Amino acid sequence: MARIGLVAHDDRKDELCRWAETHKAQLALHELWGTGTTGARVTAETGLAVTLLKSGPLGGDQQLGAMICEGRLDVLVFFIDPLSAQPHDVDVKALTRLATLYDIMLANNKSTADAVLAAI
Ligand SMILES: O=C(CO)COP(=O)(O)O
Repeated sequence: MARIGLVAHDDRKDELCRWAETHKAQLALHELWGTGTTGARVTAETGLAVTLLKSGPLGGDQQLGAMICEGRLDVLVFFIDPLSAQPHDVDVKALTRLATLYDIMLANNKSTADAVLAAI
């Protein structure tokens, strides 16, 4: 069982929910964590149980970062919007930086998320 973080920026939430629905049976075998809005949508649209953190811009990204550096997260699926500026860009960068630093699996798009899920 892996501990998986699920996060998506607003324009990519539909895509993440579709991805989660597609892989629902496999995701159900793992422990899921999500930033507030993303996690709530995944649960509402797929029925998967997701432990909710704060919304990303209100500290949820930093909570996931803390989990990573404490060794409490194995995989981060983070669908970043590459076409919009985020008010909390520093938090986004901090989260992806920690995922890289601590060498956890980091998927920023669907094809990588598919590959990660096939690997765990
Ligand atoms: O902003 C986010 C990630 O940077 C996601 O946060 P929400 O899931 O609360 O929208």
